[in-house]
Amino acid sequence: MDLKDKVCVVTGAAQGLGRSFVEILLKNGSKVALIDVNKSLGNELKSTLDQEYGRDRTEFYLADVTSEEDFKGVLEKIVKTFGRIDILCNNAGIINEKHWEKTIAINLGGVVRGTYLALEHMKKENGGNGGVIVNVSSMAGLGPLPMAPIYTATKHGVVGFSRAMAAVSKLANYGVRINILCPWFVKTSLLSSMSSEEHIGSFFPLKGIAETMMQNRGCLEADVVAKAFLVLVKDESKNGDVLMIDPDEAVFVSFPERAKDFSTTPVSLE
Ligand SMILES: NC(=O)C1=CN([C@@H]2O[C@H](COP(=O)(O)OP(=O)(O)OC[C@H]3O[C@@H](n4cnc5c(N)ncnc54)[C@H](O)[C@@H]3O)[C@@H](O)[C@H]2O)C=CC1
Ligand SMILES: CC/C=C\C[C@H](O)C(=O)/C=C/C=C/C=C\C=C\[C@@H](O)C/C=C\CCC(=O)O
Repeated sequence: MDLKDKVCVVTGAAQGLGRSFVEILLKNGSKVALIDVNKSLGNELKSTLDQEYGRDRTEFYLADVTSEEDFKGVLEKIVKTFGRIDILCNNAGIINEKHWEKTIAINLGGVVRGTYLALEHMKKENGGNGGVIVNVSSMAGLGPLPMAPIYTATKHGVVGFSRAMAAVSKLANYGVRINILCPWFVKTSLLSSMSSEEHIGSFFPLKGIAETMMQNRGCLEADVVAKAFLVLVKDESKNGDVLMIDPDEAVFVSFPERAKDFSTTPVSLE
């Protein structure tokens, strides 16, 4: 996919991985709609990007991905302003094991909402131009992080939902690819929140597991993860694909075709 003049939408765009995704899309010639619930950081980033890329390459939209009214309204404004949506990155996410309903609402609910709402504008049966949706999961979407069971559940949900929706899109000829990004620990403010009991709650005593993992293997920089993100955007052969990136490599994850293809251990029910 050539990114020149493509219209992209990134949630959680104001900082961290979302900001890196915005920047790599701009560097590749796209226009980007920034969605975030943090008004000050969003406006600050918009001002910075205006100076580097010009005022017409980005717009910032204040919205909460847990709000159907917010998210629907903002996508309608984006289509009105930019004329279309070619690329969506559902990136917004938090870690909070105490307020776990909020974590589910943002990390999984926000991805579901963004995927469904954007498909209404993107799918060819609605007169859309097709395109690609990249949903940001985590390596915690592929294996359990004991200090964050709810976060783990939401990220597993993003993988399962996105792979299923990729199959729907293929079967229904939406013309929209849906892929999943699973990064290792990345140096952002979200990662810093792992060090606070406020965010991890009763699992706080287990945070040492994550710290040991990072001591042993390091942390990723957001701009490196953005290169992996770009692979999922540009490679038109990828739909329903899961790209995992850790400090050593970026690899596509293989899954069994069917649940029964998992390696299994027979159990007698007699
Ligand atoms: N930092 C890490 O170690 C890793 C992060 N991830 C995932 O990457 C994504 C981005 O994470 P980071 O950049 O690290 O986080 P971050 O905390 O640096 O940035 C997240 C952004 O999302 C925004 N946001 C939060 N809730 C929102 C809502 N309800 N509506 C709209 N915007 C909202 C925040 O205001 C913030 O600007 C998340 O989905 C996270 O789970 C995945 C693997 C590793
Ligand atoms: C507490 C969560 C901290 C940060 C969240 C961050 O956003 C994130 O998503 C980081 C994910 C990193 C995951 C890295 C590896 C995950 C591997 C899984 O397969 C679980 C493997 C081992 C579990 C820990 C252990 O028992 O060794």
